[in-house]
Amino acid sequence: MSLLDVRGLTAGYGAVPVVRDVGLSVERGELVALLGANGAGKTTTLLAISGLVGLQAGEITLDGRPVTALTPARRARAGIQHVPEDRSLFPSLTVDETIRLACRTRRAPGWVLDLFPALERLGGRRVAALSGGEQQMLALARALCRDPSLLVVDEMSLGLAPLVVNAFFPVLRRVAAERGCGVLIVEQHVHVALRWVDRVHVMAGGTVAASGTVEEMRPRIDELAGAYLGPSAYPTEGDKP
Ligand SMILES: Nc1ncnc2c1ncn2[C@@H]1O[C@H](COP(=O)(O)OP(=O)(O)OP(=O)(O)O)[C@@H](O)[C@H]1O
Repeated sequence: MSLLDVRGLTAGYGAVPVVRDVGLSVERGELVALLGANGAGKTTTLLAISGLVGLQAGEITLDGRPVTALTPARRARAGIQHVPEDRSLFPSLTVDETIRLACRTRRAPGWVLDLFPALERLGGRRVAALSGGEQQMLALARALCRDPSLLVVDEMSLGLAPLVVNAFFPVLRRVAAERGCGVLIVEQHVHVALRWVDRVHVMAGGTVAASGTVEEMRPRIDELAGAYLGPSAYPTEGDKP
């Protein structure tokens, strides 16, 4: 039984679905990337998994239990934590206040501080004064404070330098290995995903067009880029691993 099992997911913003018949899975302790060109339906799929976009059809189970009928808040309590593309932090709160609001304790759990030691140093700083990388760290830490079984992360790399991105992925790997957490992440840069994750699902035109392990997908990168991914499949000079 997979940690997350999504079958026949059809969802959208009005009567017309923008994702159709999506099937994907995430195992415990596994990092899975959702790839695809702009508009392929990646964000919509994540939002539907977290309950933030309504399902028109399909079934979502977490640890074998159906969550499809649960509200976003109840899905969060069931173990799904969502880090949205815009990070959804409150600019006027400090780092400590942000964590306190999420954790309902004075400090982040020790294991989260261990993953992100900078949280302590930045505790009194307002979100508005944080760099993009520090804000992403806070958004990830806030989600991890709830000790999720599934972490859903939309476009973690957006606007961040490759050096910063390459620092976050090992943290996600540790979360997966040490906490058994499954991670489903939307990543624009395919070569980055192929370096760090275990498995990928490629979306095109609102559905999953290809799935496989990194080992299976790496030799197919040219074919996938031509068919579904576009130029993001290829590293720019600064992004090269
Ligand atoms: N709030 C919305 N209302 C109506 N249509 C939307 C809304 N958000 C997204 N869409 C449409 O749904 C489709 C899928 O968008 P989605 O954001 O899921 O794709 P994506 O793969 O995440 O793209 P990107 O990489 O550009 O973020 C697009 O055609 C988009 O225009």
